[in-house]
Amino acid sequence: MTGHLAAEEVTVGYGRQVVLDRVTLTIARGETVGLRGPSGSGKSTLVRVLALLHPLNHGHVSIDGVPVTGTRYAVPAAVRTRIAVLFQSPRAAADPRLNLTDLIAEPLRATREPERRVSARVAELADLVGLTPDLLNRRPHAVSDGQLQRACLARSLVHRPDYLLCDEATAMLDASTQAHVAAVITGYQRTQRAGVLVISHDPALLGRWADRVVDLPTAGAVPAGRTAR
Ligand SMILES: Nc1ncnc2c1ncn2[C@@H]1O[C@H](COP(=O)(O)OP(=O)(O)OP(=O)(O)O)[C@@H](O)[C@H]1O
Repeated sequence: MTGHLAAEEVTVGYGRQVVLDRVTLTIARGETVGLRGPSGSGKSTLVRVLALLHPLNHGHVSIDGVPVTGTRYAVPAAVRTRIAVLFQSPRAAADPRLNLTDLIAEPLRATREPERRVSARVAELADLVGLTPDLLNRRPHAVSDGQLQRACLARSLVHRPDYLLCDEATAMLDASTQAHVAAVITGYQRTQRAGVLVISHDPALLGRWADRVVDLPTAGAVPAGRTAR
């Protein structure tokens, strides 16, 4: 099958605690998959696995049917930049030393994009997420959580990822910022035909946003290998 990101029979633990037990999850290009489960069931861990940030005890992650070897910088940039993550807390995710321009630009500079293209892409994305030039010159401590999450959203889109993983990304936003962030993601998804994973504890949000919803039970609560959807 082409055009999908998948965790296949993935087992992950922290020390002796098994968090994911032979979990399979597939996100096709163009679809929005909702992921829900009790607190501590491993949703964020699964996001880190899919984003190639977390090592596995068993199983593998594949893109377009091709297994990916390794995590983080061991994965070629052309592969790892196809997947982006938007986390719940922009304060935890953002480097407090960078102004918003540099925060958005950093992943492009890391892949040695010419500075002219970096500036153009930052301007384009700032406009898309609704950040004005005066905000772009400020560092995280001088903007609101909502403004910082908009910058994190822009950063997550700089490489035009094929897959965007949203880990409770709108949970701490007010209703209007939440709606705007969701609209930007949905618009991006349509133009890029991106696959989107949305983690949320909010059934109404999942009902509105997701094409299908997958339950992630606590490891050990179901027979191994039965969490595939
Ligand atoms: N770095 C870590 N070291 C040790 N244990 C961890 C670590 N990260 C997560 N865990 C544990 O792994 C389990 C799954 O955590 P995870 O954050 O993936 O769950 P979650 O479903 O996203 O939870 P929530 O809905 O509360 O955000 C929890 O029991 C948690 O305490």
